[in-house]
Amino acid sequence: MAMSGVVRSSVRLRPTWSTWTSVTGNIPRNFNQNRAIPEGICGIRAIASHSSNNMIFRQLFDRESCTYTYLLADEASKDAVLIDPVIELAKRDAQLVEELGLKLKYVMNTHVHADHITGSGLLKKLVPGSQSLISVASKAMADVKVNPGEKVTFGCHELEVRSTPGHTNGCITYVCHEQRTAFTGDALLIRGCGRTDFQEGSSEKLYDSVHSEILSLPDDYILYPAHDYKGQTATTVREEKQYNPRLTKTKDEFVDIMANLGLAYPKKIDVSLPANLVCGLYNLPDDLAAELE
Ligand SMILES: N[C@@H](CCC(=O)N[C@@H](CSS)C(=O)NCC(=O)O)C(=O)O
Repeated sequence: MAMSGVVRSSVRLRPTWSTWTSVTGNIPRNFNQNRAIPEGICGIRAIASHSSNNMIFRQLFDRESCTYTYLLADEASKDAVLIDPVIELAKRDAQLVEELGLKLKYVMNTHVHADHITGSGLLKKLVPGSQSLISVASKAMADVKVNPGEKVTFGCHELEVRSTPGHTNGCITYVCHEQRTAFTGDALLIRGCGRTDFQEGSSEKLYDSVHSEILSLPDDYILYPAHDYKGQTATTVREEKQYNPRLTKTKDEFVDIMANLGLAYPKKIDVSLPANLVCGLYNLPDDLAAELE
């Protein structure tokens, strides 16, 4: 289904620094106009909350599942998107959207999560007019389903959809070229990556897709994952190419590492998968449903 905020064609005018500054005459402080930012001079630009190039950005955290949710909004039009919301924190997210005076357009997921129920379904109820969005390849139900190469737009901003399968078949990464950032879901984690032992996981596919679709981005792009279990918030392409203990290995070594992770299954996998196949609207456990009332 073609929606107004999803650009199906790859031919589209994209705001650039020169077009933006010629309109506003305003360069945000600490934002580098040069395309590449040398490490050690400017350092990492990653921050949990900022407003830059007319974009509002918040990194939100769920302590229980260690999930990051991202709020991105266009300062001028107030159009906003939420990436990977968590059901238990949907009210927090809806309240923030309201307090900032935003118009929530999409509640989007990078994939069908196995460890928590997405907040998409509840947010659709809490913020009327918002629509759920996920990849076609996820085989999940949603208002809007996107394919690789398509663009999700909000205000003057856009996110390019890239296919990054391996953790699940339908995993996608959202790339915001104008901010030089990417939201990698569980495909790439900081100094790690998503597990590949269920949900059509494939270590070979993950290795190939992360290298071709994420680590091929320019070195200074900031990568925001869907989880971190050690308290880190963001990384860069450059760092992961240098320090990722799994993805810097050969493909054979990577496959071997992934086959021997020895991780326990996520505690909520049995409730999360069926619920997330309908973007969080199905079979909520009774106690959770009561709690959310
Ligand atoms: N203990 C947690 C689940 C932890 C886990 O398996 N995380 C996943 C992403 S959520 S499906 C993963 O891919 N981890 C990779 C890794 O190296 O940690 C729970 O019970 O929910």
